[in-house]
Amino acid sequence: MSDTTTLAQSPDDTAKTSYHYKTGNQGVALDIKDFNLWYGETQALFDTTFPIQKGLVTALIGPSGCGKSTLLRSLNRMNDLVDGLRISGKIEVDGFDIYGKGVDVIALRKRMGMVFQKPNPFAMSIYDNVTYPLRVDGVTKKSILDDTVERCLRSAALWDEAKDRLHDSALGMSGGQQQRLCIARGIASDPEVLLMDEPCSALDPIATAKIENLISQLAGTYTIVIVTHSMTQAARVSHNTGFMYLGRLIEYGATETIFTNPKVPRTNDYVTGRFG
Ligand SMILES: Nc1ncnc2c1ncn2[C@@H]1O[C@H](COP(=O)(O)OP(=O)(O)OP(=O)(O)O)[C@@H](O)[C@H]1O
Repeated sequence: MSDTTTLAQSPDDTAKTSYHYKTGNQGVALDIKDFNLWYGETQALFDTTFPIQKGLVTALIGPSGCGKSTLLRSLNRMNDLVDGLRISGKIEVDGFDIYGKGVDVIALRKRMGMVFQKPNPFAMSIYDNVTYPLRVDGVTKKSILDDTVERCLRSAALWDEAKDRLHDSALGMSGGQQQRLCIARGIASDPEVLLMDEPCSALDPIATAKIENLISQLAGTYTIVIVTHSMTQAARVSHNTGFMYLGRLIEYGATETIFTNPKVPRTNDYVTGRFG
């Protein structure tokens, strides 16, 4: 029997999620409960239930098209603008459902900074990029803006490289610097959660290592959810890992267990490279 046939016939696909995640000491940041999502007639997420632990790094892994980005974008309602989108279930933050009636989506997104695959600095100075979220909120006091720039660039491990060129265009920075700038901008509005969608996929190994170090430094202060195609990256930076397959969360557990002793055969097949 070929591997493909074995995989296709595995009973794991519809089985309940296997859980063995780490709990931090700060509680739950996002509680996802029986979450389903449809793009038009096509269901992309099925009965997804798991608690994202505050202050920890959670990696979402799985083969292309399994729903990782869809799930990530659901956490700050980035999918809202997609035509024909429908959901059921709940995603709770501090006990309130982010899809509930009367939720202020703009305020919600401020609590969830987002970093994309490709660095997307705005065509303005480094300083203006970092202060953008504050200026949108009407903050004009120079001392507050200056302090924010220094604090956020330091947190994003970019201060030393940027402090003498704060008023130069952000577009003149390297790709790795631009991505750290986007992280600095992402934390300027003091979010609780940072959502990262393959943040290193456009970067070289040195820039990738810097972002990975940064993720480890930011954990604790922030809850981080990262979608990655790199299993070594997930293993290096995350505390918990969710393995997704065909829109289902197959296993959600402590990262070292997922990569060394997963509980579900399909997770094992994926992390050992039998498919992907
Ligand atoms: N805006 C959209 N409209 C319709 N279908 C979509 C949309 N976005 C994603 N999908 C579909 O939903 C499913 C999950 O896609 P998603 O991008 O979430 O997967 P992924 O695991 O992040 O994939 P990749 O690793 O390739 O980025 C796929 O079948 C995809 O084609």
